Amino acid sequence: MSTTFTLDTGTSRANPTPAPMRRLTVPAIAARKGGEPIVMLTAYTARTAQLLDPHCDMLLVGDSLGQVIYGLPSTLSVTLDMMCAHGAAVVRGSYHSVVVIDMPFGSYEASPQQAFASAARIMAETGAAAVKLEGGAAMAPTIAFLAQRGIPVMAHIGLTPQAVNVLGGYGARGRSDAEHAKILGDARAVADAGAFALVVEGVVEPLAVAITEGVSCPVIGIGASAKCDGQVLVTEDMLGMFERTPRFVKKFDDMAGRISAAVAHYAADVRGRSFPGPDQLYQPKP
Ligand SMILES: Nc1nc(=O)c2c([nH]1)NC[C@@H]1CN(c3ccc(C(=O)N[C@@H](CCC(=O)O)C(=O)O)cc3)CN21
Ligand SMILES: CC(C)C(=O)C(=O)O
Repeated sequence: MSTTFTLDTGTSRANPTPAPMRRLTVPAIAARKGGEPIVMLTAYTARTAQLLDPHCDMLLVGDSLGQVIYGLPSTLSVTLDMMCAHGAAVVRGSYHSVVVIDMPFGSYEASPQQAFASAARIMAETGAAAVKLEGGAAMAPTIAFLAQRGIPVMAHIGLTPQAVNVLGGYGARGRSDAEHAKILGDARAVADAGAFALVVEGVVEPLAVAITEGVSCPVIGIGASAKCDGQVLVTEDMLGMFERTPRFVKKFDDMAGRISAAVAHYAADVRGRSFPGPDQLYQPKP
């Protein structure tokens, strides 16, 4: 669903000035189960949010920002401070999409009370409409605790990157019968606990389909199946910006290549003293 802009002075896809409108809501997303696929991408900055917002239903401020913009080796050392700062920027840069903020590792697992305190801080400091947390049946009581106290929760099951040290890597999940049954059980548990939607990451397609058919909330796939109720990707991955991408990423552009070419051009112009040129210079008053 894309926004209609009524102002035409200087607006364009790259510089959208939105008409006053109501942002999509969490219940509106939940009602999309089985309907038009839900479009979701990550955003970490206000400008990226502006560019993505008209084309998306949801924006995810993912803890993948640890790897993508902070150069960390995993998501484990991402902090609540980082999530709040980037979350607030994305809310300021968007007008249409539901903004969902990842709860970072260590901010919610100890107890429902710890999760509530962290999530309430995220909601208060960012203005986002929902949080996302990783984990299946073990997190169901926490999801229920938050959802019953005014905090919409998106669950995240299957390949859960914060558990990389337990899982032993980022390989796809659900290949054995036992793992299939476990992850399907996780899906039912988080949906029954009141998650308004769930992300299923890095699972074989038959499992993604069984989950999508087996729960009543929308299922957002990443490395899962086109038959899910929606899709999410890390924006830098799909733009061809990140150095290493999983198999499930389709590169819709080669921005790393285009940035390299533009910067090489700039460097050559500086070294050749052809930049700045007449168009970029301030002229003295005649
Ligand atoms: N840029 C980026 N994109 C992501 O999708 C992403 C992040 N960062 N950071 C947080 C998690 C980590 N994720 C990852 C990270 C690595 C693989 C990966 O390397 N997958 C390999 C298979 C690895 C294996 O079999 O052990 C692949 O080729 O798909 C997958 C998901 C997904 N998330
Ligand atoms: C990859 C998506 C689903 C995510 O959780 C993140 O960006 O951290």
